[in-house]
Amino acid sequence: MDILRKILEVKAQEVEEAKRREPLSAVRRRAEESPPTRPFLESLSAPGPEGVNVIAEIKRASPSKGTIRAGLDPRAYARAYQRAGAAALSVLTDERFFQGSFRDLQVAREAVEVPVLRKDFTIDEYQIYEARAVGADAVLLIVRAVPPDFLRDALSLCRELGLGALVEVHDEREMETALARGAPLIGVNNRDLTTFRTDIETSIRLRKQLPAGMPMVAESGIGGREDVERLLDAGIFNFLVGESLVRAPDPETALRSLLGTAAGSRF
Ligand SMILES: O=P(O)(O)OC[C@@H](O)[C@@H](O)c1c[nH]c2ccccc12
Repeated sequence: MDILRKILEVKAQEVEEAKRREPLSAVRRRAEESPPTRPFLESLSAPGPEGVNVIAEIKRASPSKGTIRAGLDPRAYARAYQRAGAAALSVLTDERFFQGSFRDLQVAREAVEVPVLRKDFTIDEYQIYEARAVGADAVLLIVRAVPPDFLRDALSLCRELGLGALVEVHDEREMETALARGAPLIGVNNRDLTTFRTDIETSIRLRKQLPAGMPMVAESGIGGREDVERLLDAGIFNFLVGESLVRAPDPETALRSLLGTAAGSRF
């Protein structure tokens, strides 16, 4: 069985357990009492001052790479990313496969002013209320992980709750589905979640299928400024970057280098 199926199977069990611990009605109440969200979609709709927007990710580990950075301090990373000029943050909340947590998301969000994406495998509306309740400003919806009808309902729930949504695709067919269900922002994952192969040409290829004027996010496998420049040439100005920033000796300098701004760090 491929890893995505395995993750989704475990996730379904986790969501059922969470519902037993705290019923939907209670999470819903917490979501409704949550302070207003920060503007995620708006911050990615046009290129930033340097012509580039980076969603900088906090990721301790992944199924393809194992541990990426043991003992990662989410507060220090969040602040370094913001100082360097990140447009938004992405924080993994999956525990079992990515060693993330709601705690990481809350700590990171409290440390900065930029919007924060809950990076997880969203398969149930319960998780969308949960995201809003813990303070996320946006959620990830992976087309390959859910039925198309769920996607439509999830997107309307996000709008209702004031949450942004990043709809992740990996091929032409998924892009079509995402657009047909009204995705406000498409993320093209350069990593194939079934084989782990990563190729930034995927973003360049799929960019051509995007309606004029609609922004997209190139996700995964962005190792340095050369990759950013190749994607900029293809008309892509939003980037979701994890591993290369988390592994760098100094995440602030690494992010400045992606953005093409001067070095200088207090990390
Ligand atoms: O670490 P990278 O190669 O820079 O990739 C970041 C991000 O795109 C990746 O973490 C990701 C993209 N889609 C996901 C879905 C679930 C978990 C993780 C992901």
